[in-house]
Amino acid sequence: MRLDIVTIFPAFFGVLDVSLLGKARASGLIEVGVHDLRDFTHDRHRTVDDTPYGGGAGMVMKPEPWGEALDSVVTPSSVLIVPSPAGHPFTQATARELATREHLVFACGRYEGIDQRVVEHYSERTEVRQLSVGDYVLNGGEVATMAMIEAIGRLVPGVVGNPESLTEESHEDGLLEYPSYTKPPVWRDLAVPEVLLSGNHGAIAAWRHEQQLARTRAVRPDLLGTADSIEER
Ligand SMILES: Oc1ccccc1-c1ccno1
Repeated sequence: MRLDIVTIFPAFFGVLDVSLLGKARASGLIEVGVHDLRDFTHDRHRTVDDTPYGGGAGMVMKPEPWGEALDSVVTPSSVLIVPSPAGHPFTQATARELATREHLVFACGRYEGIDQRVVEHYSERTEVRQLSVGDYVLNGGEVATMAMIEAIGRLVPGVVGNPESLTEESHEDGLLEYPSYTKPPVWRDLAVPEVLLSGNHGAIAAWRHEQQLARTRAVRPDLLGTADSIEER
């Protein structure tokens, strides 16, 4: 997989050289290119924004630098991802799907966003996904891009050492994950649930599934469908 990121804060993505994704880059599983949008400007001030047509507060990112920057990385087989508070929800299912794609390009907008014609232009030439990482507002797309890259990157085969660890996580099966415990068996008078010490794998699996259901009902009932589908789970 190759990732290309266009941003006015390229240094922000230095962290991609460490941790899990750092190893994935070193092993060649994931290639990453970070591009400074200002390198695609031609004026002395390296201008990337201007006042909005129709008035209003803030500034809008100009289409010309974005066009030159994206032309340098986007191909017909790319997925152009534009983080946006107005985007479709980015979910674990989205991450799973995008982890199967060969080339992802992230356009990190700032200010009041990117001139809409950029999305319109590239939507005629490649797959464009406007995606939101949550119902809140950030100052720009960099944090959202980092979250998506981590969620997607860890699903790329070979990136995570033990693939089994990916199957029992929150949202993988539509439910929140069960609580986890390790040694010691008692800590500050708090004991590990007996069933986990029983060695009865059937009972353990049943207890864990019930914990997932209970947690999901309590914390994220929106993840559950109709009553029937709950019982089926
Ligand atoms: O709030 C934003 C500003 C710019 C780019 C993306 C976002 C955002 C908010 C939630 N998901 O993405």
